Amino acid sequence: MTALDLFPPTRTAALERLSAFVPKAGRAYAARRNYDHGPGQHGDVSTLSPYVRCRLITEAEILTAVLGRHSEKSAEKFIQEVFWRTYWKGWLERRPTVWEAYQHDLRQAWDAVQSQTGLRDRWTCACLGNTDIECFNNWAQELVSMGYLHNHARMWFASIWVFTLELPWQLGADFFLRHLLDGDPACNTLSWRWVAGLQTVGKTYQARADNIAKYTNGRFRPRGQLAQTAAPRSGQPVPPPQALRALPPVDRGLKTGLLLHHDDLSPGYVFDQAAPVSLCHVAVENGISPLLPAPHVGDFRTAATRDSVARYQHRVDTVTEARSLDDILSWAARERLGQIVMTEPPVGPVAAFMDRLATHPDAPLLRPLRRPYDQAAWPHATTGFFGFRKAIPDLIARLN
Ligand SMILES: Cc1cc2nc3c(=O)[nH]c(=O)nc-3n(C[C@H](O)[C@H](O)[C@H](O)COP(=O)(O)OP(=O)(O)OC[C@H]3O[C@@H](n4cnc5c(N)ncnc54)[C@H](O)[C@@H]3O)c2cc1C
Repeated sequence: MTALDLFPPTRTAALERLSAFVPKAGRAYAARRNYDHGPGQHGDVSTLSPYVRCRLITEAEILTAVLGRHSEKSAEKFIQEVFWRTYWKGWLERRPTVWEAYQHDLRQAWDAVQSQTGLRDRWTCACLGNTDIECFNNWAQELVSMGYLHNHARMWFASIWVFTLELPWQLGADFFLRHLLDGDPACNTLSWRWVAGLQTVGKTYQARADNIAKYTNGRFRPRGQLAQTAAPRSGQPVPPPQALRALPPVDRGLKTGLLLHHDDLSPGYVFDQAAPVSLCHVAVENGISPLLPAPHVGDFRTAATRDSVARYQHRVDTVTEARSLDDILSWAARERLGQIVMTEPPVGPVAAFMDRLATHPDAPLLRPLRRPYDQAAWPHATTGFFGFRKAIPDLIARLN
């Protein structure tokens, strides 16, 4: 069984998974969601994250389907988890320097791996799942082969990485981002920061042997193997939130192309605001790591993008594939485009790539469009999730 067998990269697969999960999204999810039954056995959670990560299916679609079957009260826990994703995305959008600092620190940690033999050996053993801790080794191997880990396993794994193996958290976040099919700059970086005690300042997440034994149904019992303390790691203080980027309006008089990228593969709302005549889909190959991502990550994104192109190509006259900035500029020149529209890429490698495109002297106007769901939610990501949570009823009311 491969990662792509487990997560077929199509919208149809996502919709089937959603409808199979909806009956379980109420009280059953609240009661069972913390159990990690092992590779390929994650039936108590939705396993929708690879699909919502690239928006083959959207948060609004998931919430609407769940609320069609359950009350807000009985599905409260699941709804909150979906909004955790929204919250992390908005939080980082309003503090982009946290992503920049992570990338800077990661490069430094990677330099240290290359120059310090002891660190390199410990990092290699952790990534290969070759430590003395059986549960940790199993999760490392599941991640590498399946591109997915249960949320509780991610928490335990990150905690052991930081506090027991005493490896820099940035290297662990990088290991996740290179292998997770749902690898996401906001959810991943901020979750690792949370485990390490940087996100909720001074509060760390400590993995405990009894908790692991209970929630893995006794598959693992790492008694005596885990760190007994978890002192917060040092790092950049949390910066104050800045205003969301103001996006200039689309000029409906200009010949328009749509640039499709893997941060949001459901560009239907863009067609409501602009009338693109040509579509170009671009693969932004890396930008997350000094190392290459696992092949299944690129394969999933490429296939998911093709799936999206197949759904939208009838709405434009021409379709082109791009692999580089130059390919995009050639497409824009060939099609004589006055403007390129796209779903707004959130903070991360795609946004960095688009910033380079926007400042190129030969590029036409670039017009990212913010999804109404993000526009409504992100202004609330000012401080903690507790404050954000108060906006959830209003955000749900706006779904239709
Ligand atoms: C160290 C660490 C790293 C993580 N890295 C990522 C990452 O790179 N990408 C990612 O999407 N999630 C990440 N998460 C969050 C979470 O583990 C996954 O979203 C979740 O396990 C996905 O599985 P699921 O779809 O079955 O979730 P479900 O339990 O079915 O939840 C439904 C949806 O809600 C969202 N969600 C659930 N839990 C969380 C959470 N804690 N934070 C944010 N969104 C959540 C996801 O979009 C998920 O698909 C990380 C968590 C930790 C502790």
